[in-house]
Amino acid sequence: IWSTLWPLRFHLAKLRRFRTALELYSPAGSNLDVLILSASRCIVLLFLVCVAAGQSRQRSAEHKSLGALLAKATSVCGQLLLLAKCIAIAVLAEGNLWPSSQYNIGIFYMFLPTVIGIVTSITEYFAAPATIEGLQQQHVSIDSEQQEPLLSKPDGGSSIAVDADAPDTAMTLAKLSAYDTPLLLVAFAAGAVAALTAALIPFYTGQIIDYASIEPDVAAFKTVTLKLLAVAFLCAVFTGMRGGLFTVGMNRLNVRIRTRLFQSLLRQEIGFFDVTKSGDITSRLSADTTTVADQVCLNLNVFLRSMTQAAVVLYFMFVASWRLTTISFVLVPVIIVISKLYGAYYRKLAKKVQTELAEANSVAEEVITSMPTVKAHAAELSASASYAARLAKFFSLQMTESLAYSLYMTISTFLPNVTTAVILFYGGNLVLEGSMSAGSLVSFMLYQQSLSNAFQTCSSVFSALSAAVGAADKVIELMHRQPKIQPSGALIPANFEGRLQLENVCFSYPGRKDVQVLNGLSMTIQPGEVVALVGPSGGGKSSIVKLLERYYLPSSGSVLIDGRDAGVYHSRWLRRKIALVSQEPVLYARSIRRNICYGLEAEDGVPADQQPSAEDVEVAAKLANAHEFISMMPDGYDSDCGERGISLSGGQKQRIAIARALVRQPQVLLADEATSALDAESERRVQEALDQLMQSHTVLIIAHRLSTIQAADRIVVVNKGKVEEEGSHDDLMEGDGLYSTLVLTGRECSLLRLPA
Ligand SMILES: Nc1ncnc2c1ncn2[C@@H]1O[C@H](COP(=O)(O)OP(=O)(O)OP(=O)(O)O)[C@@H](O)[C@H]1O
Repeated sequence: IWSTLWPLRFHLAKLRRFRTALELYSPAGSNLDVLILSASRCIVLLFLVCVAAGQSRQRSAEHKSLGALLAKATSVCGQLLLLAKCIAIAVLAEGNLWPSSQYNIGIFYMFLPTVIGIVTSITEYFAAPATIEGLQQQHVSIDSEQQEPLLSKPDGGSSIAVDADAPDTAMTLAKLSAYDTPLLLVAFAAGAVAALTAALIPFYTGQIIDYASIEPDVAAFKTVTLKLLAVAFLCAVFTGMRGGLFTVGMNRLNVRIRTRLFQSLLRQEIGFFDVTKSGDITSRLSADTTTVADQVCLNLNVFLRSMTQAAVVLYFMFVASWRLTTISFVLVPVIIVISKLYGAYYRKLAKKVQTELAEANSVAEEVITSMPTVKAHAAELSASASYAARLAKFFSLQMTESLAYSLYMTISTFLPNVTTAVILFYGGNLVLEGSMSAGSLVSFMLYQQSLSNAFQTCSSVFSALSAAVGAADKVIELMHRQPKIQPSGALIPANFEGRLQLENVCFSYPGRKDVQVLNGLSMTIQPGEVVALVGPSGGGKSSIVKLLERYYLPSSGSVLIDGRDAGVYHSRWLRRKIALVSQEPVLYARSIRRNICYGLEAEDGVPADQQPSAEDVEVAAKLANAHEFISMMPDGYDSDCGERGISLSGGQKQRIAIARALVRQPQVLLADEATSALDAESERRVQEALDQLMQSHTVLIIAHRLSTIQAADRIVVVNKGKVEEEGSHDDLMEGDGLYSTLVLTGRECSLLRLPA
């Protein structure tokens, strides 16, 4: 706090010098020697201000919260200041309020932002202590006069597998934003008007000073003050309009990106989700999309605004005085060169600091992971010493880093102020010669400040914009990712028999390519047949069902439906013909009716005549043995299932899932028999439902209960990714193969249940 407030003393002294200099320009007190003396003192004081500011920056980086608030404070009071400025100048120039000296007006006027800034920051600090950190990290509001770069969220080391030929991010973003072209054009026009009106403010300010003090003219003074107020009002309105419209555009882009990304995710094959962490996907969908929309839009907005502002201000500066404008740019190349050199040096240093920290961490890790050895050999002291030695190196590098930063801040703050002093000196001479009015000089100084702000913002925003576009890469790549399995063919055959075939299928999961799950497996399920898949756990039974569902493609061999490759069929149609009942059904937080009709609603693009009626839902529920318990619920079919079906028991969920499959009126059912967490009564009811299905459908069931297995027409024993044996229960029991062993021992395969 001290180092933030301390420079203000110098700031005050600087302003006093400035005032002295101004007084000397007045016709009564012209004295070149005193002017030069005053200007040189001013330079010395400026240097001290810069040193202090460098220190303060460094400190506020350590104490981020207050530093951030103080930094933000000046921006918050921008519009307020504008109004205060007009009123203060108007009142003071009339001589009604202390201080009455015309030059004190200038001081009051320049000191006001700092005072308001401090008051605002203190208020914010006490008003919202919890959000202080957030204030610094959060994106800045559209209207804020931000100076700090808006760095995009760093990528958290994603493991999302995307295609190598990535689309052009900037182009895609431009295309996605093109939908809002009219909106953005209006926003841009509003921004241009705001910049123009903002540029008129220093112009009128200069005129007010001239009419109030140098060439007193009360009528003109009042008129110009009114003009200033009008311009300030217009500037505020158009700034608000620009900010509002850009925010709307930003939000629309955000929604558009999220929707496209989500649609792309829905197109992806299941294998993609096997190899991608769900945390990565959700972070793409939430944090990254917001980064893209917010950062890109916000930075683009601020960049365009600053460019317009710079262009307009530059024009006004040239009109005011081309000589002074040229002088303003004399030191620019020096500043650029220093920034570049420092940037390169700082990056190198930062890398070294990181490496040294990593070394220190590895020493600590080594000790922590081998604590018993350290203790056993009483090596605590040497362990502590080696860690301390690493930290000492790290600290000394950090000290160099701090010094370099401090020096850079000092120079980079000092140089612009030298420019100010030079302009003041040269401009003062012009005023003394009578070729420029004092008011015009003040106007020019304000323009110069505004221009340097615009340039500073432009440069920081430009680098942030590149970083944001970089962050967008990942989102755009994922948005354009081509699924490895094409979701749908086009074929809807007139006749569908429901013959399922796997021919010499080899298969391994994308997440574990080295493990061959199916090894040249072949089997056929004839229409109307009930086939039970049995075998030891991990043998590959579920994988067969997943291949038939086309969640994955086989590495070799083919999966055929009615003699054709499963991929040629229209997927929506096929999912109605071949329905799936999984072992652990997933229900959604919606009514039971909607859960049963899942995927068959109007939102799913199903024509009205193909959507299940209330009667169809009831019939399916009855077949699934679910109607009874549903009817007993307070809201019947409209009862809510709760998040992931939390308000229902395992058996009830299972039966709803069976109803969900049956409402599609499928010809083939792929079922994974429920084995876990069902009480005897639930199990019996689920079993009854399955038995009923097996009488009227082609069924491939992964069976665990002997009763189900015995009810099947054929039993296929799958082991180690191959069909080990097949036949009826009696046939298989006659031999001494795996099946008979499993049944007789009931131990090797824990899931195969023996009859009571
Ligand atoms: N998504 C996956 N990614 C990688 N490996 C998998 C995946 N799913 C299953 N596996 C592996 O594939 C092998 C076969 O699994 P599968 O689920 O087909 O066996 P199963 O016979 O159905 O077993 P269970 O009777 O226990 O359900 C197992 O070794 C399993 O670990």
